[in-house]
Amino acid sequence: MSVPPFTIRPAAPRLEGPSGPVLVAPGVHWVGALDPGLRSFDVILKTANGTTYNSYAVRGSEGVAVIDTVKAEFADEFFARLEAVARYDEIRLIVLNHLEPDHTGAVPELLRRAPQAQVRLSPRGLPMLRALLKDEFELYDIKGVTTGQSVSLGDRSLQFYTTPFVHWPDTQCTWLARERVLFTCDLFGSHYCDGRLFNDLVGDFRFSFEYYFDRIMRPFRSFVAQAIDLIEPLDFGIIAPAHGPILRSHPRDYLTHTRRLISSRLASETGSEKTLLIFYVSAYGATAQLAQAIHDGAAESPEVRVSLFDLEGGEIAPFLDLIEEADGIALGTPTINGDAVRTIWEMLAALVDIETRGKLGAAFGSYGWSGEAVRLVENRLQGLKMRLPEPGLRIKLHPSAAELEEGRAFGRRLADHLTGRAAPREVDFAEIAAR
Ligand SMILES: Cc1cc2nc3c(=O)[nH]c(=O)nc-3n(C[C@H](O)[C@H](O)[C@H](O)COP(=O)(O)O)c2cc1C
Repeated sequence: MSVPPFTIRPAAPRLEGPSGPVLVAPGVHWVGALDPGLRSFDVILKTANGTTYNSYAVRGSEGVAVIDTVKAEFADEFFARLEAVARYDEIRLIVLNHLEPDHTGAVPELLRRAPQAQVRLSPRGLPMLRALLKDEFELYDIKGVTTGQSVSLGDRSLQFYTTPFVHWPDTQCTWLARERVLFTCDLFGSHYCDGRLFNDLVGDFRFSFEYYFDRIMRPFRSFVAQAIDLIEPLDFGIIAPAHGPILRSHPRDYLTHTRRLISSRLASETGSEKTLLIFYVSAYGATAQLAQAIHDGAAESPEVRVSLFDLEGGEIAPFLDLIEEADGIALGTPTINGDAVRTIWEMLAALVDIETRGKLGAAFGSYGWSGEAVRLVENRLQGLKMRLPEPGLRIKLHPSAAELEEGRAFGRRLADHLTGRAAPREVDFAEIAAR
């Protein structure tokens, strides 16, 4: 497995930007902006090294294309760089690979300055652009494009590849075949600001590349894998993302590295075996007994590998890889003051960073009188788009022998749902709410 050249020339980042546009390839200029002071992005990421908003201008014999723009506060910087390489009346095409505000902040003003430009974006981006432009949307030539469609600039043309959900529904990549440049927007991006712009000139940005993947792409990793499958056959010499270094040295290694970040370590180890993880917290041992019973019941199935964890004895983050690879999780919590316990909520909150859609989810727990916790956990699991084939198991105080048998039966049914032996029995949320 080759490792991308994150560090070719280690050096402190250079925070001042180039004064003008930067040549990326013949006819292609970077016209973006640097944001070295940014310390938090999208509310969900820390950005120790700031970020860049990469926009590109591509000149053909019959006009100029602008690919993505910048965050609104950086519009002046963007327009100054753009004006150094093109007149507004030369702009024939504006490509919007992704409608997130950090790439579209200058789009309304760019369209006012270049109203003749065709705007091309994925069909799923159209309603987002309408929401951005409001009434002005009707003034322009705006069309959705899908994989294989292209727009000619004379001696150069740009071809589109629809790559949805990396990380919004609208995302796409754009391919400039003549110069072998692939514009990937957020895919292969990093929040790493260095005015030298190219991966072979800046310092070690491995942390930023992997952290960006972890926090932005990981919840969509199956879509990222599909996107990579789609673009992999292209003979690209440069990957030009919308954040962080432009990948001109060994660009394919970043694709390979991303595949490795996506890849399923456990899946390769377990083959066709299904995996069920049971996590619990228990103050007086009642929920713990239930957890053990569920474990024992599920473990009767030879095709299911069951693991049991007391969350009191572990931090959440190291479990996330395991959960991402698992086929199902069951969470146990007592009801304390009308709620699930904080550690379980912390785990439920952390699940937003991984792909949970379609996994089996289940909840269980002991309670004294009101027993709200199981329902609250089920609601959250449903919000994470997990499938809940079994209504949660609630036991009053310490389980009796009969109730422990109920727990084992619950575990057996979870295993059967994983192996496909049990018919799905979707949870009736109206019934749960009425409890
Ligand atoms: C501080 C505290 C608050 C509790 N609040 C509730 C509650 O709001 N509703 C309820 O049904 N049970 C409540 N209980 C009872 C517990 O859910 C019950 O003792 C349960 O069996 C504990 O399970 P565990 O041994 O797995 O911790 C509370 C218990 C404690 C200690």
